[in-house]
Amino acid sequence: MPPPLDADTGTPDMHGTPAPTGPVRNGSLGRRLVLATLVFGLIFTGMAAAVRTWQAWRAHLASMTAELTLIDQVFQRTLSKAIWEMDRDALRTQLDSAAQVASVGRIELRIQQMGRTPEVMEAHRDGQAVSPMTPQITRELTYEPYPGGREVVGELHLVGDERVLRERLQADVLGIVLTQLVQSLLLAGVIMWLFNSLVTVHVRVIARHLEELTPATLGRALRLNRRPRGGDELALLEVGVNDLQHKLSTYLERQKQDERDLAAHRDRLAELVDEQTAELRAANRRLEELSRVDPLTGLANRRHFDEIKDVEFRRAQRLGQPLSVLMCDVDFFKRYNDAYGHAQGDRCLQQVAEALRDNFARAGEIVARMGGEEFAVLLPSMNIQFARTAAERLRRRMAMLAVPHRDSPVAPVLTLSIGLAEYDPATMDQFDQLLHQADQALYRAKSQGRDRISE
Ligand SMILES: Nc1nc2c(ncn2[C@@H]2O[C@H](COP(=O)(O)OP(=O)(O)OP(=O)(O)O)[C@@H](O)[C@H]2O)c(=O)[nH]1
Repeated sequence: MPPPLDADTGTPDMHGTPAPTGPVRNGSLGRRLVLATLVFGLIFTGMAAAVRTWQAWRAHLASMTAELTLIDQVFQRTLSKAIWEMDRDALRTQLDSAAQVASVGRIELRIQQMGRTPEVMEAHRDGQAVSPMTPQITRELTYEPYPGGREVVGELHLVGDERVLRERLQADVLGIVLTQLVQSLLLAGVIMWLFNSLVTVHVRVIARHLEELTPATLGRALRLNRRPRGGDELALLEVGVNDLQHKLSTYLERQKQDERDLAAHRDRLAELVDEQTAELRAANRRLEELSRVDPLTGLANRRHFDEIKDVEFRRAQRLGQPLSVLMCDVDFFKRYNDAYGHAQGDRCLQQVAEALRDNFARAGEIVARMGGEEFAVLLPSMNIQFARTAAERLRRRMAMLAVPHRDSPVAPVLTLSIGLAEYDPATMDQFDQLLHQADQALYRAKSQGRDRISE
């Protein structure tokens, strides 16, 4: 897969894809979700507690106002009567009694007096301060001494007890905050449990599966241990991962097959190259041989003779060894061709070549066809006497062969003229001088009547 999908190495691919980083294990989604839920739960708790506290405060105010109204209704008549009758003891008793009611903080009675400033009587708890937040009730007190005779006798002012109000509120606030807190914690716990069992556990399985994935394990499908929930995000992710693995596996398999095919082609190509190289070498060898060999006789040709002659000449010079050359030419060969035909002339040349080859078969001796019916023999380490002996042997062999030559003026059989020369260090410093001398000797053999050896 392309390393890429080299998934087992995780190497950055060659197209600038960033290198994969290791898994970060300290950033659990579940933990972060719980923290976020807790923070939001606390904020919500604070807000809900504030709202509920405000509502409780309002309720307590209303409740205290109702209590004051009830006290007012209870004492209104008796107080009016006591004022009318100027019964101060009864007034004091009633005021003190009303001031003992829990919700009453202060009670003030203004007694109306004709032509004088109203007299004020009051009763209150210890340390009770007047607060604008506490509920207050002011009631005009009237008395009917006789039916239809309504007289205003004073004014009753009731003030609620702020301490009682606060105590009631405090008890409520504690309950509110505790219940809200428990609600928030329960909610966070439930969300955490749900998220963990529904999401986090499976995300971890997916992460571990991907972490352990290598090209060798691409066939192992991802299986989440959960009841099938068609089409939710985790199910889509599971299908997506398995689909991706399948594609990568197919791609890798195809890549391997391509590589195998390529290797097979490469091997076949190498074999072909080897075969062709071998053929080429053999052809070159054959060409090389052909370039050195005379095709008709199989002897060395002039080119090969020229390659070797200087080597042998230098060796003879260096080592002070003798070196002889024998030049040999078929007598009246034109007439032979004319008499027996060119094809027979070829066969005749092959017989002469065979005789030469047999006669000069020692190591180092080179027999070459110099052209037409002319041959040369290079005789290393051989002086002219030995060369002469060998030449005589050749002539005897030709005589034994007795190749018929009816048009030869010198004999009824094929004869050879031979020229001999030996390397003379005093007068020669090049092989061609030696060859020229052998050529001269051959010319003399021809001009002296042919079928002979000349030096
Ligand atoms: N059949 C055949 N004839 C060749 C070949 N090469 C040269 N010849 C013939 O050899 C003959 C050589 O003739 P000449 O140079 O006149 O020499 P000659 O007839 O041998 O006379 P002398 O050398 O003076 O004795 C020519 O007729 C060539 O055509 C060959 O490969 N095959």
